Amino acid sequence: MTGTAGVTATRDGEAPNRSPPCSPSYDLTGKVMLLGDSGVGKTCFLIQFKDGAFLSGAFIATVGIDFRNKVVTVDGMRVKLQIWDTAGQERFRSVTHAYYRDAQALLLLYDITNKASFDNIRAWLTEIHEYAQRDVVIMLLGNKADMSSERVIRSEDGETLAREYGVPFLETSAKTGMNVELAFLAIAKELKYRAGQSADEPSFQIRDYVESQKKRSSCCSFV
Ligand SMILES: Nc1nc2c(ncn2[C@@H]2O[C@H](COP(=O)(O)OP(=O)(O)OP(=O)(O)O)[C@@H](O)[C@H]2O)c(=O)[nH]1
Repeated sequence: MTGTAGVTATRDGEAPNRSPPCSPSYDLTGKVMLLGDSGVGKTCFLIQFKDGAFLSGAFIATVGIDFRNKVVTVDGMRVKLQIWDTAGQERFRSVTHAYYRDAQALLLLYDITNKASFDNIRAWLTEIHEYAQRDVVIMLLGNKADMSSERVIRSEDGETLAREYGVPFLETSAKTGMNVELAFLAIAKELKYRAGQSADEPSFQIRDYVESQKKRSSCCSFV
């Protein structure tokens, strides 16, 4: 995706080529976790962001937990995102709970074609409040937005739930890439803002940022 104001992402996840050989390859690091029921598309979402590809074919459920790094540049600052892909299956929950505590951001996914995955979002949020840091950044994502003919959860339902919990909301597609980069860039911007690296910067509100970028994308069709 292109067209997100003021932010770009490097594709390799490692040091951008322009860095001198001995300089650190990033200015800030943040741990992000992908959460949600099994099959909502967490692994595909991560692969789409990291490699710009869609994993089609047979669904292979994640076992336990895995992570990938990617460096994104937001307003001139390189933010290394360490992104943890968790298994959605119930039997791995105790494994993933151990990873919540030092996560700075959580992307909570449901599948717009699967009502149970949406209904379970409240249970996920209860779990998050139990195990994660109090000030963790949470974003709600309605994935598989490309499957419009099989949609059972309206966009407004996602918006309403997100508003109730005070979190930003996006519909996404790990298949087409729609809003995948935007979700991570919004998180990176928030982490940069929280790190206070530029105190004279105007205050940053992640929900306002996401809303403004959604408007940009719908007006200019860049996704
Ligand atoms: N059409 C479409 N299919 C998707 C999308 N995201 C994932 N899928 C498909 O949904 C299935 C599950 O995707 P995964 O990414 O493996 O799901 P997961 O959430 O990681 O599942 P667990 O590892 O069990 O937690 C796969 O068959 C994917 O090809 C999407 O945005 N659009």
